[in-house]
Amino acid sequence: MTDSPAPLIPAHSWAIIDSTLREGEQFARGNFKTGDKVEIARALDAFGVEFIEVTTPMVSAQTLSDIRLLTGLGLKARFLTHVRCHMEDVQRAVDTGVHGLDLLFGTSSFLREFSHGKSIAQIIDSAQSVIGWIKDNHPELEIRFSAEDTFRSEETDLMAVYRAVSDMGVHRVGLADTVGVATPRQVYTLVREVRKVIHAECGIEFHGHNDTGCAVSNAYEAVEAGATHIDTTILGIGERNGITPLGGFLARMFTFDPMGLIDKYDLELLPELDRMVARMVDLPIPWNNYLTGEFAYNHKAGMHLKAIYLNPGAYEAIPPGVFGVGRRIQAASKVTGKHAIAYKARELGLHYGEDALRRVTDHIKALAEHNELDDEHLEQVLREWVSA
Ligand SMILES: CC(=O)SCCNC(=O)CCNC(=O)[C@H](O)C(C)(C)COP(=O)(O)OP(=O)(O)OC[C@H]1O[C@@H](n2cnc3c(N)ncnc32)[C@H](O)[C@@H]1OP(=O)(O)O
Ligand SMILES: O=C(O)CCC(=O)C(=O)O
Ligand SMILES: [Mg+2]
Repeated sequence: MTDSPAPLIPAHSWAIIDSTLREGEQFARGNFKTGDKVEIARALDAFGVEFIEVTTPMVSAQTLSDIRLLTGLGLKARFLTHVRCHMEDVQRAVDTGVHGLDLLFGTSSFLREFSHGKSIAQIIDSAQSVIGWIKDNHPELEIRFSAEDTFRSEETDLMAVYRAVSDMGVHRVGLADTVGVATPRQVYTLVREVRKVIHAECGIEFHGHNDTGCAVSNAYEAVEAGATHIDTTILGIGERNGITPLGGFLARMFTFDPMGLIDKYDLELLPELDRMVARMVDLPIPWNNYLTGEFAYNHKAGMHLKAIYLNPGAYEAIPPGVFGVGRRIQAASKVTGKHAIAYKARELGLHYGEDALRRVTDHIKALAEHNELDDEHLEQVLREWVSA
């Protein structure tokens, strides 16, 4: 026997920063009450995410007291709060009980002109004084510095900023695809470039929006290039059409190191997390949602069904039970075939010979031309035709 090969991307090489309680609050319907926040934090902690990012305490007095409540819950997950690179914000954040501060500053010309009006030199200056103050006064806090709108920023500007904050000893730098425009290859390349200018222990975080449908693949490319932390939200909720969804990212990573994921997270809780947030934002889970959508494990075509009955792995990359979901077999549609019908008959204790099986299959396909048969109707046909 040979040792099993090392997983392509081991699950211990990256961690999740779930931002449902920060980016998720920026979702159109993300207006979480205190009780909702506690429920979300507890559920994420039970699931096993390593970090929970919460909104800046600058939002309101209620937000400030909610952060203190959350950090006082005694959870295993570490809390981070997302704050502007601004002394007042940082001073309000430092005694909220969080483990670290996620600082950011927009570096693209769009944000420099229309958001905060600062030059790259001024950004570096502010970063140095804010980071210096945190290090002097709260050395226990982890510091992350992110260049907001990274992928529309000039590479020379980015490298100057990342090098400066790394030299200040930040624990992590962030790359943010703020408008969801980056391609997987760009993400891979930039993560590799950033790695060259930061100190050896500095983590790399990726935050990706889904405007062009690349949020999961971009997060994957970031990890492949050496990123250590990935931002997710439950169901992907966030500004506009959201960010990398927790379930989608885990589905992607599961294929590289299934046992690593099973060890790290209580994966069977994912459907409950998705249902919880869907209830809170008053929207259904999308039918095609990664892993937990109503039809994510639906099998219908005859060629698929034949193989599925023999070995579900023939048409499933990830066994649904691992994520606490079930498979759905749709045997009585017009695209069904004789193997699926024979299987259904056997389940009912009915035996069809070859010719009879062909005839009943064709009859079921004809009946289902415009509408599949429900289980009751299928059973009725199979019982009637077995002796016909
Ligand atoms: C891509 C992202 O998701 S970034 C994170 C977004 N998150 C948030 O905005 C958190 C919720 N926000 C809020 O509650 C409010 O916007 C507050 C409390 C932060 C600020 O509120 P206000 O003082 O009323 O300012 P407003 O929101 O209108 O404008 C943004 C301000 O932040 C400044 N700003 C923007 N980015 C940064 C930054 N990275 N660091 C420091 N200041 C910044 C802008 O210059 C502007 O300040 P100005 O009025 O002095 O020019
Ligand atoms: O702080 C970050 O890295 C990300 C901020 C954000 O939400 C974004 O840029 O979309
Ligand atoms: Mg965002």
